[in-house]
Amino acid sequence: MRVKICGITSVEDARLAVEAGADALGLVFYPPSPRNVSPQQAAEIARAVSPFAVLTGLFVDAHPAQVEAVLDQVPLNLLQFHGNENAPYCRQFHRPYIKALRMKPELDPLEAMAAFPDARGILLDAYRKGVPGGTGDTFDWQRVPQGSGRQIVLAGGLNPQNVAAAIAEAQPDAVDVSGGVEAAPGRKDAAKVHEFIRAARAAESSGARSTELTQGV
Ligand SMILES: O=C(O)c1ccccc1N[C@@H]1O[C@H](COP(=O)(O)O)[C@@H](O)[C@H]1O
Repeated sequence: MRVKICGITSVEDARLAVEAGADALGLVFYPPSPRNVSPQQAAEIARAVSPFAVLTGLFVDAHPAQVEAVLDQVPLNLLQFHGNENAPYCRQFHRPYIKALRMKPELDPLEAMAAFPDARGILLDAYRKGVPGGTGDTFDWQRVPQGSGRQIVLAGGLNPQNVAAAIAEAQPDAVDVSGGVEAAPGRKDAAKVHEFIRAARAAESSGARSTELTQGV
């Protein structure tokens, strides 16, 4: 189980997440977010952490020039597109990317993810009208498709208390959390970060949906 800690805004929080065992760190380049960072802040964070941590840049319907400007200044390993971007938009940067899909009730995730065949992963997040992400809302984890052959990143309202149940239900390849491990918007809580990663790693080997377990399938 891979763990991404998103919404890192300081060197201190980046080091905390990496030392706690995070595989990936998320840097938000979306000015309306309380977790937004400037390219300068992001570059400082990048310099401070292990080169083996996957530095992920999160964008929401950004002008391509804004993404290019960040890429010029920050050594991002992965891009995360969290708005209504289409596949030609996502691939124009020639970087590995993951595409976030917000789980609106009428969305068919298998159909939606098929539109992004070159995405390295598909991140499934809760849907709330007018807010692109970081809502702290969960969605019905039974809606996460199984056997898609895609790398599935589960997000949306995860926290140290519910991440084990979420993994058991959804069986994702990775989990992503932002608000659920914060002390305040944009500031991580060390105990929550450690507990989240511990709980995610402990849950990873369960191997079946919880309903299947309870039904003895
Ligand atoms: O974190 C944000 O502020 C944010 C802003 C705009 C789009 C996405 C954002 N974060 C991502 O949203 C999901 C769920 O976050 P949460 O755990 O429910 O707080 C996650 O992928 C964040 O990376």
